[in-house]
Formats: sequence, C-alpha cells, structure tokens
Amino acid sequence: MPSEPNPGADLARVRDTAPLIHNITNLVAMTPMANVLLALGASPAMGHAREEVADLTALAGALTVNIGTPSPHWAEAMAEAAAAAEASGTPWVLDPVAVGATPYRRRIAGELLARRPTVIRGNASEIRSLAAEQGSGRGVDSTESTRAVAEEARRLAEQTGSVVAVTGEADLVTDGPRAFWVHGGHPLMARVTALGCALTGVVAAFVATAEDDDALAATASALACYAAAGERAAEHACGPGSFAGHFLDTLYGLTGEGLEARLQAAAPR
Ligand SMILES: Nc1ncnc2c1ncn2[C@@H]1O[C@H](COP(=O)(O)OP(=O)(O)OP(=O)(O)O)[C@@H](O)[C@H]1O
Ligand SMILES: Cc1ncsc1CCO
Ligand SMILES: [Mg+2]
Repeated sequence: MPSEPNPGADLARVRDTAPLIHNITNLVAMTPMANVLLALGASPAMGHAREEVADLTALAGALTVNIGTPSPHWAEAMAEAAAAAEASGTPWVLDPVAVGATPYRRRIAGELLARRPTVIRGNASEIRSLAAEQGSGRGVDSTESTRAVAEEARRLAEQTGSVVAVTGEADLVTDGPRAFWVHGGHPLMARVTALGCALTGVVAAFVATAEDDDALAATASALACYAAAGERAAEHACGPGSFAGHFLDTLYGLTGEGLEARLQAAAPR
C-alpha cells in the first residue's frame, strides 16, 4: 500500500526493531557495510556459502546481494539466496556493481533479476547498463549522472516490478509511476570505498521494517538519512580518512529533524 516517506519515523522503526540483514556482499564492502549497519542500529550478518545462505535468509528481515567481487561459488550462493527470498516473500535488494563491465557480471545480474528483487540500488552507470541489457561503464565508479538515466530507471522499474534507486550526486528512487528525488550527501562519500554498497544494506534495513510494505517510501527514507549523514559528517572531516569515521558517528547520532525536506516528489507518469 502506498504511503508518503516519513524518514524520521522510518529511522526510529529501524532502531526499535534492529532488523537482521543478511548480506552476500563483495570482499571490499564486508567490514564497511557491517559497520554502517551497526551504526544505523540494524544487525548485520555476512555469509556466502551456498550450503547455508537459504537458512540464513530465512532468519533475516531482509537480504542484500552484491555482485562486486564475483566467483562461481558466490554466484551460486547469490542465486540460491535470492530464490529463497523470493519463495518466502523476504524483501531483498540487488546491488549490481559494475554490471556493465563484463559479460560474466551481466549474466549473474540477469539471473538475479529473474528472482524479482524488491529494490535495485546502483549508481547511474549500473542502472543504465541494466536497463539497456548491454555493456557500459568503466568499472565500479559511475560515469553518468542520475538525471541522465532517470527515464531508464523508471523503465527498469516498470519492466522488473522492482523499486529502482539510482544514487550519486543526486539520488532518484522510483517504482515507475511514482518517483522521489533525494538531495544532500557530499562528494567525499564517493572517495571512501563501499559507501554505496553499505547504502544497499541501509535500504534493506528500511525495507525490512517498512510501513504498509511500501518499499518505495522506505527506500526514499533510507536515502534521505544517508544523504543527511554524509552532508553533516563532511562538515567535520578534512579528507576521506576522517570522513569515514565522522560518517559512522553522524549516522549513529542522526535525528529525524528536517529529513523530509531532502525529499522531492517527481511528477507522476
Ligand atoms: N558527488 C556526490 N555528491 C553528493 N553525494 C554523493 C556524491 N557521490 C555519492 N554521494 C552519496 O553517496 C551515496 C552512495 O554513493 P554512490 O552512488 O557513489 O554509490 P556507488 O557508486 O555504488 O559506490 P560504491 O560502489 O563505491 O560503494 C549516494 O546516495 C549519495 O548520498
Ligand atoms: C572497489 C571495488 N571493486 C569491486 S567491488 C568494490 C567496492 C565498491 O563497489
Ligand atoms: Mg556501488
């Protein structure tokens, strides 16, 4: 059921509930992602053995799958976990890291898309690649702007039935008919590795505790909290190293005040 995003109330629900988020993520993101989820007030778990991912997914409030450092065993585990989430109705978030870079990543992402992710969260190059089903992008960093891919994001959401979040200098979240822009953040966020991957976990925590199962509103709230934390943390940082610490501290201490001002509804289709 649709509702308006209410980032302050949604953040409070995440902290009250402390949802368990199971993450099959890349080797670079494991620790930063777990730290961000702990600072937020959620409970992270990491594990990627094919033999146990369905069981771990069954325990979790939501699952994330990130294809950043793929290998055959991990790809099997990702498929297994996504299938378990789909079968049990557990929300899950796909992070298609560098999907345009290689045919291998495109194949893995294609198989995962068939398991109907609740949310797809990526940068503009990744969302463009998924929408086009053809290669683009140099690697894990975006070479596009969110605005340039807004139409493709809406089309991808309509094609897949997933909520699509495109993040970068500005963020856009859409389910096709509805869309919100999210403002804030800071360029230093792109100078610390895996903060996008960690955001995928934050989105999962909000979707796990979403009011009325509204994944669009929950994702918009997650993005607003993240952008606010990044912007405020940058005021105290003198570079990427100190920013990483300030970002965790700011997310930990974030209050709901003024967060809704970061959201702007886009014209419906
Ligand atoms: N130039 C920027 N200005 C303001 N905020 C930014 C900028 N770049 C990134 N951000 C913030 O960081 C968040 C996630 O970053 P981004 O979209 O760069 O992820 P990503 O490319 O998937 O990162 P990674 O793959 O390295 O984890 C965005 O939602 C936004 O809040
Ligand atoms: C740098 C890097 N390489 C593969 S995954 C990753 C983390 C950011 O997506
Ligand atoms: Mg990324």
